[in-house]
Amino acid sequence: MPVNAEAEPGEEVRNEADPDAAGLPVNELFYSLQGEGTLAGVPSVFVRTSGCNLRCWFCDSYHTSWEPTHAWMGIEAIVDEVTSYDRADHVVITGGEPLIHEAVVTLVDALGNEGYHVTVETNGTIHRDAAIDLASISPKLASSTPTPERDPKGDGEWRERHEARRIDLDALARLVEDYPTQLKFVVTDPSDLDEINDLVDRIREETSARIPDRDVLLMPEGRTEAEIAANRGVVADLAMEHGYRYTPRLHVNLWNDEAGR
Ligand SMILES: C[S@@+](CC[C@H](N)C(=O)[O-])C[C@H]1O[C@@H](n2cnc3c(N)ncnc32)[C@H](O)[C@@H]1O
Ligand SMILES: Nc1nc2[nH]cc(C(=O)O)c2c(=O)[nH]1
Ligand code: SF4
Ligand SMILES: [Mg+2]
Repeated sequence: MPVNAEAEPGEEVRNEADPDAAGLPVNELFYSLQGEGTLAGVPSVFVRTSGCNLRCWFCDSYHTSWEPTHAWMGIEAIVDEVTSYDRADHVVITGGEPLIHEAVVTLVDALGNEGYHVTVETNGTIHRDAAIDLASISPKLASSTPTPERDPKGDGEWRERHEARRIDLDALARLVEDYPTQLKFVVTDPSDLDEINDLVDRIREETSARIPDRDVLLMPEGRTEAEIAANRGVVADLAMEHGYRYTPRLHVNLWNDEAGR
């Protein structure tokens, strides 16, 4: 069903066939183990919305960002499918960037009412009011920018938009203020640490909420087991050096780059 998956931040994505229906463009919905962050290993249902306001060159969910695909699903249908996985009591809403969609608020609140623990995986550029149990924020560093040399699709057309949008200090501070938070940085190179330290300092200055170092996570960049194996040693050393937490990408270790994992 045609929907506008290239929505601007804050712009609502609608089902053109039924514009009043509350629903979302869903790229995939699956049951797995949370692979990243402080809840790694916890059985969880994943709802992956389509469409993103950024274009990281390394995006491991290419069909939600660079070339978005999806089926339109009503909120009730999403909740029904989530509840069909009867062993899970955790849900992870991810994307693409889930918070570009206003209807994500309805979904988060509906899942909360069903008793689920709801994590939202977000790039931290948009704040919304919802019953989020864990804001899993992955602010995007300069090293994520799709320069012409690193653009997976074109010739750097998204470079400027990505660069202008990737950090919104106000949105980051409000998310940290309102929700239990983890800050999960994708590390591509040791030189990323200066920017991480600086950004964490700026967020701390901007909010009264405490951000202990154990809630600052370093995650190795890599879509495949081989890429993770090449990067993780350096990132583990950096975590120890700076006192931050290391997070694996457990799903990549277990299932490499298989879809729906
Ligand atoms: C696909 S994103 C979707 C949520 C949101 N757009 C974001 O970036 O946080 C889910 C998670 O995967 C991470 N990620 C994406 N590509 C990656 C890669 N090549 N290596 C490591 N982490 C990656 C993101 O940083 C984020 O934490
Ligand atoms: N198993 C598994 N864990 C994840 N944690 C965050 C993910 C994401 O894409 O947001 C993800 C994912 O794609 N798979
Ligand atoms: S912000 Fe997230 S979904 Fe968007 S391009 Fe970057 S990693 Fe992919
Ligand atoms: Mg993923």
